Amino acid sequence: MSGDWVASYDAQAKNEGLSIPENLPQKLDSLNISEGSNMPSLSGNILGRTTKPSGSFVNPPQHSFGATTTTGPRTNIGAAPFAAGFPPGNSQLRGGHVATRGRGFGFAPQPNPAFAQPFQPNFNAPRGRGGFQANVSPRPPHTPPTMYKYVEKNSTPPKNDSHEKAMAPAEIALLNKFLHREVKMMSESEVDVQRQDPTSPLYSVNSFRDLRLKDEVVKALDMLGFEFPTRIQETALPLLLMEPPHNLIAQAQSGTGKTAAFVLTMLCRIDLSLKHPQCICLAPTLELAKQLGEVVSKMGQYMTDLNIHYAIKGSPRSTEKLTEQIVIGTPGKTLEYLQKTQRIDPSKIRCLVLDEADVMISQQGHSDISTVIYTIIEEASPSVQSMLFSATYDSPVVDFATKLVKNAIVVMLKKEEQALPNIKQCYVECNDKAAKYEAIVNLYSGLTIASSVIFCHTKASAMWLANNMKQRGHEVDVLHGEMEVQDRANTIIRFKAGEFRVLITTNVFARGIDVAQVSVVINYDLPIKYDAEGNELRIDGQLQPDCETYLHRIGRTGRFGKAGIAINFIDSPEALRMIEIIKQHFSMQIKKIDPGNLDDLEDIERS
Ligand SMILES: Nc1ncnc2c1ncn2[C@@H]1O[C@H](COP(=O)(O)OP(=O)(O)OP(=O)(O)O)[C@@H](O)[C@H]1O
Repeated sequence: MSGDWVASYDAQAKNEGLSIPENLPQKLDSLNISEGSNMPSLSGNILGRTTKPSGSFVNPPQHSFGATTTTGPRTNIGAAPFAAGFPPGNSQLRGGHVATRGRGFGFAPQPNPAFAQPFQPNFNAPRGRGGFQANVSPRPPHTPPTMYKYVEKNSTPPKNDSHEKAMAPAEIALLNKFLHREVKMMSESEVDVQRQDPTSPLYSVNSFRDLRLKDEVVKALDMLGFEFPTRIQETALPLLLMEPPHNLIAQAQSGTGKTAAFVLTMLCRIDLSLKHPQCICLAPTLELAKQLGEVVSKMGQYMTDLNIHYAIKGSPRSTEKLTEQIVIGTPGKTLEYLQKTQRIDPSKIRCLVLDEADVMISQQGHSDISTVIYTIIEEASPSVQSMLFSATYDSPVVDFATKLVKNAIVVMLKKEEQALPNIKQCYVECNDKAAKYEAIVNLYSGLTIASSVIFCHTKASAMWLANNMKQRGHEVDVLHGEMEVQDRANTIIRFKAGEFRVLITTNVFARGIDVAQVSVVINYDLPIKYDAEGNELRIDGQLQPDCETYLHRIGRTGRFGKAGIAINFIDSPEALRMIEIIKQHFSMQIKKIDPGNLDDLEDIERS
């Protein structure tokens, strides 16, 4: 029990002319109330009311001193959530359960006069489990209600750090590689194949054996547990292994087996008896190149004489010709090998792969170098098979790719349907930051939310909120941009595994990462625009909402056709103005909900 409760009680009680025993802090400390987080889990719907058997402690103890109000005979019902005159709404004792009906998550909900008597602590009364008894005389019906509220000393986050940006595409790609250790089967997606000649037959295979792969490769696939090809593999592999070889531009969600598809192709195209590079595979970063190398090593583990060379930062400077059959590299270093040191003979290249092709050929990415590499190889080896793979492509990138890569077959997995219709959006108005904090804590205390993500502006505010919520007994963890990619992946893996229910984060988590089970997204801070220097962008002195980021953030829920809820916390007239702009920008309904009434949220869920 923190001193803040006492201070709050102290102030409130003094206002009301109550006398405070000298030793109140010690008394409260000695109660030894633990803030458990054992909320009942949810089955079926997204939101569930927090209920707890009578006699045990309901998490957390907001608005309560651990005392209970009783009318009539003394009853020890433990530290009920509506204790000490705080409004129980239509709280009821049902069958030995305290149901927090209508408790709300507002900062100062209206008390129910039937329950909200002035609190007269009886410190000598026998203690119950996790609480203590208070002998309270019923309030006359017309006495104005008394409210006690918990006021956190520090209920506003620190201001001293800068906002976090969304992850760069290459960073997202690496994070996804760590996350997708298992294949994602895309049972509902359809494959959209655009061919130069639509009358030419399209082959699809049901097993790897149908592809007549090399025996060593089949053995490795068995070893790796690859029983059936994925959608992208069953579509792309027959095209890729066809004679004469075809160029391919392919897109499929992260984790659907793209890497395996082009690695299998490279392994099938190389002649192990030849000791020079025959396949080049480009990735945007050193880490991604290493990841690719691991896949090649695994799939080629039974191919004796197979050698891989990494053309990445830190590779020793040399002019010696390479003898390895497969070169995996980043664009700059690979270009150096092709031009400056001429360690690779471009005329002998049979396959060129661009992984994370959207980054490799976008204007903001490595477009220039990738184009030079492609042109050098294509001129020296006109029959080279070029393959571009990516999880996402912007339309300008696809246009550029189709111009760059001649006669390419384009394989796109049908885009996941726009998730927005599945997401119910609402907002909650709070007077200020302190009220906002109180409202979010009350929300999590009143409802059981299966899995949710809370977005804050900055790392410091995310950490601050997480620490405070942890202290209140909530299962939360933080993900921010200063964490190593592997650490971010570990946090997401634990979140996916249900080890904690609330992920508090920043814009780093706003796009590119799918966690299917996120049912609620909370914008604790609305996303705002920043200028090139990273300062808040103001037009006519006014902050501007970042609608694109808003869309990406709320898109973390409602994935794969599931239902989701987005709740925006508004803590100032400025934030209210911004939510209006967001509403108009998307022509969407963002319904205001009453912070004092959880039924509103459940109505939203049902609507
Ligand atoms: N046919 C398959 N059967 C079983 N597992 C597979 C199959 N294909 C790929 N996998 C496994 O699924 C995981 C994801 O595959 P892969 O890395 O090829 O996907 P990706 O689409 O390239 O993902 P990213 O876009 O993140 O690079 C890997 O662990 C891979 O070993």
